[in-house]
Amino acid sequence: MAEPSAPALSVEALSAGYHRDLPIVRGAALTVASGEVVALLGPNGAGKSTLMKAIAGLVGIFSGQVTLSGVSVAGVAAEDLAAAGLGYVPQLQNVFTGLTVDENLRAGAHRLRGSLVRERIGAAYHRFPDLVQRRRAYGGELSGGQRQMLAIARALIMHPRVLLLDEPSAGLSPKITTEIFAAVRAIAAEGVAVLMVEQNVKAGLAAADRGIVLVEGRVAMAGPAQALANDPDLRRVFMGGRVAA
Ligand SMILES: Nc1ncnc2c1ncn2[C@@H]1O[C@H](COP(=O)(O)OP(=O)(O)OP(=O)(O)O)[C@@H](O)[C@H]1O
Repeated sequence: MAEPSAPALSVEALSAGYHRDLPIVRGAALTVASGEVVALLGPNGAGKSTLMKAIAGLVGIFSGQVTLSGVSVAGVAAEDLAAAGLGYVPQLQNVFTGLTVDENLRAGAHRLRGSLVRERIGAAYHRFPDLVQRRRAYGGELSGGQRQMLAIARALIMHPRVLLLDEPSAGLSPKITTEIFAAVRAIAAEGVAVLMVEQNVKAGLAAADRGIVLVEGRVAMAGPAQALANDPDLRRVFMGGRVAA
């Protein structure tokens, strides 16, 4: 049973990776509350994407816990996590390039029936009006921004309580990044808990409520977004230094 007071997403002492003898995520812990945007930052290879994949059921969890509103989902298959309230937008291959925008959205709604399908797809176009005129375009024909919008819209069709976004601004212009982050803020304002990997530390923290810095699979720094952005230790952590305990 879901606990109303539990965070929407909680990760505790998580060890995860591609081989049991070589964990990439090594004791990571974090929470994301409903309505909150948390930026997951860290140097290249820190394990950010692997942590997201572990939460999304795509990478082996060796020990620790992942809960959604207090309910354990560690070990739940990726395809069952949407029904458990989790939406995941990977960095790559996040839309079907050979399907149209409309078909991509329908594919995201394949577990729904009847008027609910029309309703949710209508809501997706309402949220991202840029997609309306592209509804018959193939996923592979979209601009980077439109593609990211489609990927997010698809993930929202099942009304997730927790949304994982892996580098939603990758390869996008500052203008389109601003649009995507505005959409992310609007999604959180509707009560969704958002965990977002960002390469661009400054822009990522500007869009987030809190930030978490992962280094070598562990949380090295965490705090309110603005305080973290101004913390002189942040640069040092990114350059490979350690923060004094
Ligand atoms: N499929 C895989 N099989 C084995 N090792 C992998 C796989 N994917 C990633 N790794 C390794 O896991 C480590 C962490 O990678 P990950 O992509 O999670 O880091 P990241 O923090 O997201 O980095 P980046 O910012 O560069 O995307 C790296 O050493 C990487 O080589």
